[in-house]
Amino acid sequence: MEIISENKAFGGRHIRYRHHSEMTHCEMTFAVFLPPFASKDNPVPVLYWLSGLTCTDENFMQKAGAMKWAADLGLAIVAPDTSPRGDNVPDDENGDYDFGLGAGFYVDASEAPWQQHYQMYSYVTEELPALIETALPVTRERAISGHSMGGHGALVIGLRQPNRFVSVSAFSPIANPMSCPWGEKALSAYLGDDKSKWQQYDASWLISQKQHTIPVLIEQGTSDQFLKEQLKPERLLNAAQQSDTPITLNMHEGYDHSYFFIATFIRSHLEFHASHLGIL
Ligand SMILES: N[C@@H](CCC(=O)N[C@@H](CS)C(=O)NCC(=O)O)C(=O)O
Repeated sequence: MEIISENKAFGGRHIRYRHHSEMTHCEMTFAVFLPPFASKDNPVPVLYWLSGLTCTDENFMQKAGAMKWAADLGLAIVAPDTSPRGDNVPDDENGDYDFGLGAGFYVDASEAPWQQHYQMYSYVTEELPALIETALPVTRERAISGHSMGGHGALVIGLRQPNRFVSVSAFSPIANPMSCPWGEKALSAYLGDDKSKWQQYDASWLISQKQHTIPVLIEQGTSDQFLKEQLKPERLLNAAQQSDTPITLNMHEGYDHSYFFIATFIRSHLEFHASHLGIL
């Protein structure tokens, strides 16, 4: 692991790292915020943050205003990149922003030419936590959150791995990727045409099955430009009703899809996770 940059922030440290990933077969970048007093003798729990389309590890750390609250709570934050990167990594043939680079959708691709590098599910759930828990002063207590494509990733991971993550939250998630344009484009290319393989990457389907319960908190703005065509949070509510699974979906009048919305409500999500991680 190589340090790209390190900055003191809110009494803690914001550090960007670069490392070679065995799973994505390329160099990956991620960012960490370590709160004040985090040390080998005082390890802290971790919130994983998964960002949305076009993002890198930098958007959340710079725009969400999360570090102040994480410093107060004694919570580390890890923000991975949104896809593999590099000259050898294939991208959308038209250079569209909603697929390929910056748009890994947190799946393990099975189809050529994507499968060699686009293994973001395994990278985020296995390789990255193992690396972080070996190298940094953190515990194995983990929570996960994300935005849009990353909200989809966080929900899918939390619902599938409740023994590895204690709580899950999302801002403006792609709630039912099996039936929206962004999701259909990505899942068909990364996973092929067999829609039974898509189900494991669809939060609404996973909730409808009620395989597990994990605390779930979701925020959504009513003026989000992607709400009706892409995000469809009502599908999560329908699935939760159908399977009698408790989830909380808060709708907020007038907020859009941007980080201004995330910054407005991020504190309540950090506190939600801190309470389930046992530090609040
Ligand atoms: N074409 C737009 C749509 C993509 C978009 O809205 N991305 C969201 C996530 S789905 C985002 O977080 N963008 C980066 C940012 O606001 O910092 C763009 O490139 O910004």
